[in-house]
Formats: sequence, structure tokens, C-alpha cells
Amino acid sequence: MNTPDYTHVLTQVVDKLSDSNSFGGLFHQHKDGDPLPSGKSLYRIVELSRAILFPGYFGTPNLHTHTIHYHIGVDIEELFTLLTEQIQAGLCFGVESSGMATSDTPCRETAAKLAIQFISRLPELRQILATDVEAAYYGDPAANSFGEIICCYPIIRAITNYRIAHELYLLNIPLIPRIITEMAHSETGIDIHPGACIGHHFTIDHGTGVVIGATCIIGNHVKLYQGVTLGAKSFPLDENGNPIKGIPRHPILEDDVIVYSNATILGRITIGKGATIGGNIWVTEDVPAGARIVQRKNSQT
Ligand SMILES: CC(=O)OC[C@H](N)C(=O)O
Repeated sequence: MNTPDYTHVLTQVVDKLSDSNSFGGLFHQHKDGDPLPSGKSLYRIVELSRAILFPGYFGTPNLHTHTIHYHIGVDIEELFTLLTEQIQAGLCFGVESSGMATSDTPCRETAAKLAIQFISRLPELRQILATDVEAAYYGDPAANSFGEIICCYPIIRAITNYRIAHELYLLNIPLIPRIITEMAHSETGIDIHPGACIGHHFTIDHGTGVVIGATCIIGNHVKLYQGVTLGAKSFPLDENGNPIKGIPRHPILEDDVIVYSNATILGRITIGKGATIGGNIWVTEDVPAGARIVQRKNSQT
């Protein structure tokens, strides 16, 4: 049997989809010549950063102390090239999305300067990530070695992407930081917004389903378990009914706080130093330092 000719139907659909009144904000006008953000390049950027930050665990195997300088040099060079391009793409995307008419493509020189600023921070990033590895190891009796933590624990993937993304976020680079944390979200189920501030020795055991909002402030030596939400309670609207952006609305967790699985902590509240939040509870008010908050027992049982 011959397939009927559907050309006119397809043409009509193409006509409708190409009508500028039908876009409803879903059309991005990309300027000719601007570089595009690329998931593939960003994936490689994360891969290279992991290889540089955790040599021998990621990237080239068979590293030796006498060849490490060479390998890190090669990786840094590729990282600089790709990152410059992606930072430029992010800057272009920011300008294009803002709707500000401009004839100037954000220049490669600006992007290169930002890439260098990021790359200069890698030694400090490695130091803080080492504290996260320690926190995961000493916080979990099931872990047998630092190597097991680095190779297997989802927190290491999530916190590495977050710490990379946070540095780029602090450099005011649009879009790219969020793509990087969302890569880790897909890989691990741990959703950390690049705008959150997280201290050293941070860990999440298991990790699946953790959400850390954009304006969270987390101190040092904080430990979360799977399913924890550090979220916003509500957000004020402007005169047009749109959410006002950028308002601090997520919790502050001071040093040495532990939050057990599936606890939901909402709003700009403070969980005081050393407090413990039990599992499966809903917290919307400040918790004093050292307090232990657990689910209330059902008085009927
Ligand atoms: C984590 C969270 O509360 O998210 C809600 C919303 N995305 C916000 O940032 O307010």
C-alpha cells in the first residue's frame, strides 16, 4: 500500500510553528557569529576539571609524579580554550536574553580574563574539595577509603560541579554555572543551585533527592542525608504579579549542623550551630544552636 501524501499537513504545521506570533517567548534570537553554549563542551570542561582536581582518579590513568606536571599542563591548556569559548557564549546569551540591543559581541578577551580568574582558583578548589572528601569518609562507616569516596560517592560529583559552578557564578557569568550544576543533578539526583554558599567539610550521605536553594548559606562541617530540602517558603510578587528575584529566601545552616533524611527546611530561617534536625520533619522557624528537633510522637500510640 502506498503511503498517502502528507506534505500539505506538514507544510501547515511548519507554517504555524514559524509564525512569530506563536513563539510565546520560546524563541531565542541568536546573533550571527556569537558562540553558542554547548553541552558537549561543558561536559568536557567538567571532565577536565575533575582530572585536574583529582589526578589519577579521573582523566588520564597511569599518572606518575614525574609526568603529572605534563598531564596537568595539557589539561589546563584545553580547559582554558574551551572555558574561554563557553564563558563568551554565556556572556553573549546573557546579552541576547536581556533584550538589550547591542552591536558588540562580548569579547573573547573579557572571556579569556574570566577563564584565567577561574583557573587561578583551582588550587583553592582542590583544597576545599579535599575537606569534602574527608567529611564524606569520616561521616560514613560504610566507606572504606578516600579513593572509594572519590570514585563512587555522588556527593563528590555534585559538590565538584557545584564548587566549579559557584566560582563561575561569582564571576557573574550567565547560564553556564546553572548548566554545570544541572549536569550533576541529572547524574546524582542532588540539586545544588550555583548561587548557594557552602563552607568546607560539607557532605551529603546517599544524596538522592537533596535540594539546596539559590540563597542558602551553609557553614562548615555540615552534613545532610538523602531527600533533604533547603527551600523557600513563599516569595513576594511585584505589582505585575511576577516573583521578585534575588531575595534571600532559603535557610542558613550554621556550622556543625546535621539534617537527617527527608527533612524539609523552608524560608530564611537559621538553624543554629551544632543543631540536629531529625528525619521527615518540616521546619519553618529558627532552631537554636545545639537543639535537637525530632518528629513529635503521636500521642494516641
Ligand atoms: C529550593 C527552592 O525552594 O526552590 C523554589 C524556587 N526555585 C526558589 O528559588 O525560590
